[in-house]
Amino acid sequence: MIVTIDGVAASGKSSVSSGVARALGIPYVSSGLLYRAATLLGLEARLDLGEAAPLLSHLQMLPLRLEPLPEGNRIWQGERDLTPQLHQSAVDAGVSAVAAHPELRAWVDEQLRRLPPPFVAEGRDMGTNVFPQAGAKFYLTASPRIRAERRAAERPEDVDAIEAALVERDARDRVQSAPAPDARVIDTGPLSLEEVIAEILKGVKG
Ligand SMILES: Nc1ncnc2c1ncn2[C@@H]1O[C@H](COP(=O)(O)OP(=O)(O)OP(=O)(O)O)[C@@H](O)[C@H]1O
Ligand SMILES: Nc1ccn([C@@H]2O[C@H](COP(=O)(O)O)[C@@H](O)[C@H]2O)c(=O)n1
Repeated sequence: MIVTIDGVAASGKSSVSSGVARALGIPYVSSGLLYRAATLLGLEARLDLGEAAPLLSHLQMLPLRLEPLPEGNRIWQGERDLTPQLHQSAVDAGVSAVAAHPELRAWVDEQLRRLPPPFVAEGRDMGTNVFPQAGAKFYLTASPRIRAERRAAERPEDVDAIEAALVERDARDRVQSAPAPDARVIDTGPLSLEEVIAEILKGVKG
């Protein structure tokens, strides 16, 4: 079984996927972390994120490992756990440029398709491109303001700055982020986290 949960930035994909996966007793897989890890390593190596080839060669020298734990995924580079650094604002600002390269998307997709089902996969194009065969597909939305208010509880920046950055990231991600034709779109704005998880579990179990 594969369940896909796509959606716009900070719509609740990771929190919801973790809850759904725990209820189903299966892992969840966060595709965005692979794009974030590529961005972090590119920034640390002072590479131009607008150029795919040097970034891809750099990544091929430093293989990454995605660990899909139910309470939250981790990304390892050898013994180094990159996870704590993947949600900093510099990575948020650079990641869409990295994700726009078809070569980088192929690099991420290959790692995801190697994972053995069952799992819940979350991202932008899990239901459309990576796992079109998934048995249940969902796409999460919420207004930029609500998403920014939720995120402000986790970040030092103020709500207006977070909202502006989310709107910009959504615009940059639009090409690869769309609901699959057979996905159920859920506006998480008026719902609690538990209500969103319950809606999805209802859909999965039919
Ligand atoms: N329905 C909800 N009601 C209230 N808070 C929520 C809801 N869904 C998510 N949240 C909160 O919103 C914040 C963002 O959620 P989360 O990190 O899961 O989003 P995301 O879509 O994975 O983000 P990103 O795209 O940046 O990886 C978290 O603090 C989470 O607890
Ligand atoms: N399937 C995906 C997943 C992510 N991206 C890009 O990575 C960025 C970070 O993802 P989060 O889920 O952690 O927000 C996102 O803004 C996209 O640029 C993607 O392209 N496809």
